[in-house]
Amino acid sequence: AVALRARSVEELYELLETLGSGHFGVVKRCRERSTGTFYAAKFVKTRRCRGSRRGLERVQVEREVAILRDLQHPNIMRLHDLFACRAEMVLVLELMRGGELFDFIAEKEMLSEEEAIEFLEQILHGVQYLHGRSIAHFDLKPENIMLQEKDVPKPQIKIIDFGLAQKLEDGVTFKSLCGTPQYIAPEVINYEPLSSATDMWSIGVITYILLSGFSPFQGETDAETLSNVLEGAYEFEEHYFSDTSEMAKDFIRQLLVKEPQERMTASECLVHPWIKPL
Ligand SMILES: Cc1ccc2c(c1)c1c3c(c(C)cc1n2CCCN)C(=O)NC3=O
Repeated sequence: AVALRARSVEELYELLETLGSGHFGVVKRCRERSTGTFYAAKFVKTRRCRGSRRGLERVQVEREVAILRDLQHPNIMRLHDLFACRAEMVLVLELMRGGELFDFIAEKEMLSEEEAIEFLEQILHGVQYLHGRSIAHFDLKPENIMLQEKDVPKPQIKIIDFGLAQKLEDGVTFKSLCGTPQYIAPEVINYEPLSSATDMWSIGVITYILLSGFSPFQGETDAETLSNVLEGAYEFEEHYFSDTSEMAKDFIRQLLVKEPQERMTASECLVHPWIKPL
């Protein structure tokens, strides 16, 4: 159970090396004193007062925690423990020793279609679960797909970092300009209503990268990337896609569609012939 403990995280966990840091804060490996189990502790500085630039809005972190607490799925990061004190919150999360999918692809250059499908099926099951509960992630990218272990034939993945995730209330049009240029959908840039379809565009971009090692819309600058996304300007470079199956290209084409409603849903992706051959 996740209880809000007034005591410090260090009473219950021995803090070890830093695993990474970013807009969210710092993540350290840690060891639960009572069990010896290793976890990842995510330290998020929360602003002392509104308007200050340092740290994140506390309400934003509380939203992430509220969403994470509710979720229970093998491909979604589970929250093990939570500590909140005045200027920071500490989320104790499952340790994913295999690191980011981003680094895994970087090491391997690109994946075979079978390997890519192995990852995508898990990502799609996790996203299908989220969307089934009217939650959109809004920041899907290889940096937010973590591997349990990496030197195994079929690495298990979990989706992390629900800092931008939203509960999609019916009728409430959520608009927000954030996310990472390479992966964001046209409707985000046009400040139009966002939906679960926004995540599906990101999955199209992730699939393109898994198969080629290249990012379909990336330009020299963020501005160029954003204009490439708006134009939907991408192609299957012969040099990298010459031996990619037509099914794989069709899968990507049905996700990188400008009109959100025309994109495949996670459920439709899971029965697409490339993913689920007859
Ligand atoms: C081995 C390793 C290396 C870096 C890690 C993690 C694990 C990690 C983890 C988590 C988060 C939110 C960030 C993490 N980072 C920071 C980078 C995430 N994009 C997490 O929830 N579990 C992790 O293992």
